[in-house]
Amino acid sequence: MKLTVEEIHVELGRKPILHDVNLEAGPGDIVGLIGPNGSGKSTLLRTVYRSLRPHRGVVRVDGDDVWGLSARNAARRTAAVLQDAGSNPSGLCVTEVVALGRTPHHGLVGRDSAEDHEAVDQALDLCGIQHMAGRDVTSLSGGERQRVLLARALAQRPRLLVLDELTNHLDVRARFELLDLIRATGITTLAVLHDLDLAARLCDHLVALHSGRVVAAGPVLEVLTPGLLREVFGVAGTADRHADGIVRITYAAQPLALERLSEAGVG
Ligand SMILES: Nc1ncnc2c1ncn2[C@@H]1O[C@H](COP(=O)(O)OP(=O)(O)OP(=O)(O)O)[C@@H](O)[C@H]1O
Repeated sequence: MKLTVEEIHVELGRKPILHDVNLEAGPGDIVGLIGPNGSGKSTLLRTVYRSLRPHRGVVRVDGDDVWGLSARNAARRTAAVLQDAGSNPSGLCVTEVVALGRTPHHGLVGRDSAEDHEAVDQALDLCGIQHMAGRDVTSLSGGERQRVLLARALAQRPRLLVLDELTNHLDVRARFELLDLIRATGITTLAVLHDLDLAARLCDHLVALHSGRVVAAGPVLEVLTPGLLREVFGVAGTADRHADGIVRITYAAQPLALERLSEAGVG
């Protein structure tokens, strides 16, 4: 599956939010969307999973303009796990929530097929949540709910996975497990990640947004330069590939933060 975002321009409340944004993700690629708070990451994701129609520009999934597809057809191709997804429908158990991922594949009658059952079982297994299949989702911890929501997305058997801060509620081990799982699925993925170390670990390519514009795009080390860390994120740091192949960022002491604390009379 190939995702192409071409010259996207979005305005919200008459304010330009995204300016001529372009990006590409090839089959099986994991592309990380990074940028400071308010830079437009979630807005861009919304255009990709067809919840927000851009004022200009096109989002193509496998060459097809997503706004030229029916909502159901678009939903068969793209699954999203979103930041505010903590609001789960109450009274549903884990299996029922995961099975909601099959909805775009149902006809008018909506009866579950053998493929539906297999997809739900496989997603529960992959996400390691078979043992909580009968639990009410509202009784789960934040991290457990994240897994359920990823399982719902995988049960959909999408060609494109869109993730907004999936690892928010997860402990360190769960983060690594989930990232490994996403890589193992081989599904083309566009993921917003605030943790730059995690972004460097998970992603093949990064796209950096700043004030609604793409300011850098490409392989991890070409994007995470000291200049970008300073100018876009306002921090001093360097990214290096270590002997184990993993890119890690070393942050220097942050003079600005210390200055502010001292001005505020703290420390
Ligand atoms: N409905 C709206 N009307 C006006 N402005 C909006 C609206 N929704 C979002 N914005 C603004 O658009 C900008 C981009 O928001 P967005 O949520 O896409 O940023 P983000 O990079 O995902 O931020 P964060 O990292 O904080 O989640 C922000 O300045 C936000 O205040």
